[in-house]
Amino acid sequence: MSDTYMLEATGLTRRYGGFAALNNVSFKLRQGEIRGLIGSNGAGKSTCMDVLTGRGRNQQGTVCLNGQDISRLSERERRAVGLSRSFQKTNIFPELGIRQQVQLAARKAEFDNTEEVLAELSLTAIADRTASDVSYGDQRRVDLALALVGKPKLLLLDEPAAGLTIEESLAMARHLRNLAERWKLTILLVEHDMEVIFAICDRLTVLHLGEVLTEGLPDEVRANPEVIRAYLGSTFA
Ligand SMILES: Nc1ncnc2c1ncn2[C@@H]1O[C@H](COP(=O)(O)OP(=O)(O)OP(=O)(O)O)[C@@H](O)[C@H]1O
Repeated sequence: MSDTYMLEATGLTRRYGGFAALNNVSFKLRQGEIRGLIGSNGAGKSTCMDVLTGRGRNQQGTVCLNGQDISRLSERERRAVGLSRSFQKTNIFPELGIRQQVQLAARKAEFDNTEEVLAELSLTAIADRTASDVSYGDQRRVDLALALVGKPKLLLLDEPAAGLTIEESLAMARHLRNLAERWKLTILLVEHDMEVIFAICDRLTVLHLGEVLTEGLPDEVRANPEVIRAYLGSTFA
């Protein structure tokens, strides 16, 4: 990990009428860091990911990627400069071939490393099958492939382990950790599975009611009484 900040988010805010779904949220991610973004349902995690990627209207705040202010760029332009996102609900087209959709994502990212990504995620052997024809675990890896194509600098992951078994989730977590190191990726990870969060995150940011409740090392966060009260309960205390 170096001293460079790959992401500097300052004052991120999104209001719906008088309600602030996200209120003045700021954080910085060092290059190579895996940051967990956690918080209870409705805390503002998805809204935060939306604002970072430029999805939707009516947002305030500044987003800098590797020193470049990208706040005024469109979603597509942000993708092309290295900010990529995978979604909570699978983003894949069931009837399209796996290789075909990775190639389509490559076109959007304006950089084609389809075969490398397929190999990295052990998808080469099934790349000519349609997504509906492979297992759910394989589909989650296709989702990840779509986000990884183009070699992004910053990867935003929305619950990559959702619906997987504990073994599959932990295997996915190990794979991500390893991949982040080899590809020099910085990752912001939204995940409700605390096993996954504590297995791979360097630091955690906790959102509560649209604001940052606290930020720190995983062990500090899990021992923080406010976090236990607002989110973790006694399970991880
Ligand atoms: N389009 C919208 N209009 C009005 N309120 C919205 C809209 N989208 C989200 N919200 C509200 O903003 C708040 C934050 O929602 P958000 O989806 O970001 O939370 P979250 O932390 O991602 O939750 P979850 O863990 O359930 O996905 C919630 O109170 C939600 O109801």
